[in-house]
Amino acid sequence: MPKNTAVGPKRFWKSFWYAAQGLRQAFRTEMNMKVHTCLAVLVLLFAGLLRVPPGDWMLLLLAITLVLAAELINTAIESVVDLVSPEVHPLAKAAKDTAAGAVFLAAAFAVIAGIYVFYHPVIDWITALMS
Ligand SMILES: Nc1ncnc2c1ncn2[C@@H]1O[C@H](COP(=O)(O)OP(=O)(O)OP(=O)(O)O)[C@@H](O)[C@H]1O
Repeated sequence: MPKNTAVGPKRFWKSFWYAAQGLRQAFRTEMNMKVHTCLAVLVLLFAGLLRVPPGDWMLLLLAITLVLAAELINTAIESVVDLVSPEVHPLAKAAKDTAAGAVFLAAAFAVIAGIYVFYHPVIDWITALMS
């Protein structure tokens, strides 16, 4: 596999290309990335339907970005651990479990942000349906 041997601006743009390859690889191989991306699309569609305010859109985008970024870092750490320690090792376990903990924290924040953003719009929507 070639390294980024380009120099100057070409090197800069090539690093974007490698980042895009990383996103594509994670999306193709990681079931959690597919699940999180589908959930993110659903949340954004729902936010559009319920016409949530602009500030709340930013909160949703922040939560989605945090979860996907944590998932990508978790995937990267899993790959490195599998490369350097294919055998069972307490440090390999600690690295993988800690990385998974980061995803859990980000997902917990996303759930809280979702409740904060959607609570009143959903109550209003149900009230309007019943009246
Ligand atoms: N080399 C290892 N040594 C010790 N424990 C490990 C090792 N590899 C995995 N584990 C333990 O098994 C758990 C699951 O690891 P695994 O590699 O299957 O990741 P995963 O959480 O299933 O991720 P994914 O399904 O996204 O690949 C880890 O969180 C860790 O507790």
